[in-house]
Amino acid sequence: MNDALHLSGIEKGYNLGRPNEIRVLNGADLTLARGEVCALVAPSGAGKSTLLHIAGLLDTPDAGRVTMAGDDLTGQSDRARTRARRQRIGFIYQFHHLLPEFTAAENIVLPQLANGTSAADARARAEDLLGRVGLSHRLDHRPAEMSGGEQQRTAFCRALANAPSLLLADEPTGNLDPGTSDTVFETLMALVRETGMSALIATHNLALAARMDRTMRLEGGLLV
Ligand SMILES: Nc1ncnc2c1ncn2[C@@H]1O[C@H](COP(=O)(O)OP(=O)(O)OP(=O)(O)O)[C@@H](O)[C@H]1O
Repeated sequence: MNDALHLSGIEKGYNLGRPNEIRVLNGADLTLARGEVCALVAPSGAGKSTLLHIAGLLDTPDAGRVTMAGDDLTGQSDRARTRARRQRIGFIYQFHHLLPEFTAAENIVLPQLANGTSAADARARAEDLLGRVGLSHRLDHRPAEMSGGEQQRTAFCRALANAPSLLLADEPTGNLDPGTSDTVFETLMALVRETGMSALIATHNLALAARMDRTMRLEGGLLV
């Protein structure tokens, strides 16, 4: 009951207005324990992004249930799901998606303000997080003034801004060259371990997957 995330019997298809529906997920099951870091490995087009969007309450399954820390979020209103998403879940994408007109610190402050944190507390947390990933000297730099690895480390901090219990990441270092990807991935793992949160991290990189607690493979719409 206290698992960080439990997906059961998740089904999802797209029909694009044509009679033949594309079945992407065919009853996928996943249980993520508290503090567990799980790699999600899937061939391109297998439905990894679809699964992450459903786990992240950004999309709804056709069938199946999504439960977090014992709370069944499947049938809840959009409002309740949005609140749960803001409070419980952090997202990291392959491309950082930082707001270009704001500084690194401001990019981490904004989601906290949206969650009701005071400006002073939000700034203090942004500085603390950026310090932990070695970016104390980049607080007031805009994304365009930072390297790819620095931008992605800033995006990690933003994902953690509201102290989520679950981190979902879609190829979080896929956009970086192999050397940078390795060190930036280390930073991410250190942050995840330090905060004790659970994480589901999609990657094509089997060496990175091997550094997580467990690997799940998405195949034929099922998790194995
Ligand atoms: N909104 C949509 N409408 C129709 N089909 C979609 C939609 N989103 C995804 N699909 C289809 O569902 C399948 C799975 O897509 P998804 O993006 O989840 O794959 P993926 O495993 O993340 O792929 P990649 O690793 O290449 O990003 C694909 O065949 C895709 O074309």
